[in-house]
Amino acid sequence: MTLSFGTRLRSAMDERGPLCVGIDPHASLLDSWGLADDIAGLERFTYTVVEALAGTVAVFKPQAAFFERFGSRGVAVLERATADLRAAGGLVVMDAKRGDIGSTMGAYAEAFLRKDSPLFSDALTVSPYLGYGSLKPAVELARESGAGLFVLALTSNPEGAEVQRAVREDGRTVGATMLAHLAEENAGETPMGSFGAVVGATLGDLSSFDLDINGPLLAPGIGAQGATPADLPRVFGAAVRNVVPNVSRGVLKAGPDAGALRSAAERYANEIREAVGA
Ligand SMILES: O=C(O)c1cc(=O)[nH]c(=O)n1[C@@H]1O[C@H](COP(=O)(O)O)[C@@H](O)[C@H]1O
Repeated sequence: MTLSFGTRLRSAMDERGPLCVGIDPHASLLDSWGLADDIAGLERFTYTVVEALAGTVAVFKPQAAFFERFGSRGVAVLERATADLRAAGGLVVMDAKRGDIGSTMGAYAEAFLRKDSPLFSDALTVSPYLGYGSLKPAVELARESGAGLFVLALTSNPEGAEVQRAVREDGRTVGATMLAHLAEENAGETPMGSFGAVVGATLGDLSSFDLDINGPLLAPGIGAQGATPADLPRVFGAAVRNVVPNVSRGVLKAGPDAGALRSAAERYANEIREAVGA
């Protein structure tokens, strides 16, 4: 029987710590590594990160756009990296931020959440802004495959507020409504459910939101966007136990040396453990 994503994620967080390293091959990072912004550069960058960190970090979040910009050969690099990371015991959250109407959403879900798909991942980031209900095919397939979703609830960028903090007729904000849908999805699951929220670590005090969704909270924004591990308890309060903090550029800029990449990831992992008491 396949264990649920929530169960596998909790074990991975307990064993390796909650850090998620983002794999975002920006052109500027390739350049700072002394690599060309082409398929050979993408391959070298990606496999260096995979080899350096695959056995030690709990969660990886490749950003699909940085691979897609190279067409099918870039996607092939993403496929291989995803398989290699998973084979080394890491969990892969595919950051593709998919979201569409029902039947098309079903096809997106098949691309990332069907067990025999070349891009099968442990979880997928999705956008609920065509309506939470439009995500239903992805929720169903994730359950069937033992995978998870991370639903954009309160994003790290300042522009997100105009949608996510908009107040609905019932007085709740749109973001709070997404959190409530996720709490419902995860009700009764132990040790936690598989349906997570994306909540930026940059957002300051979130005490007006109920972050207790019995599921993971993916928290981007540490490092390049200005948040620090020390911010996590203040931003997330009691929910900090379920936070999976993501660092992309903050770790990646330490390359191309594999030892330097490992040290950067370890430094963040230690600071995070200290801050959240894990
Ligand atoms: O879903 C995400 O991962 C995400 C949501 C969000 O609110 N903010 C955000 O920065 N992200 C992603 O998290 C990563 C952050 O990268 P760094 O700022 O380099 O650490 C990028 O891949 C973003 O696309």
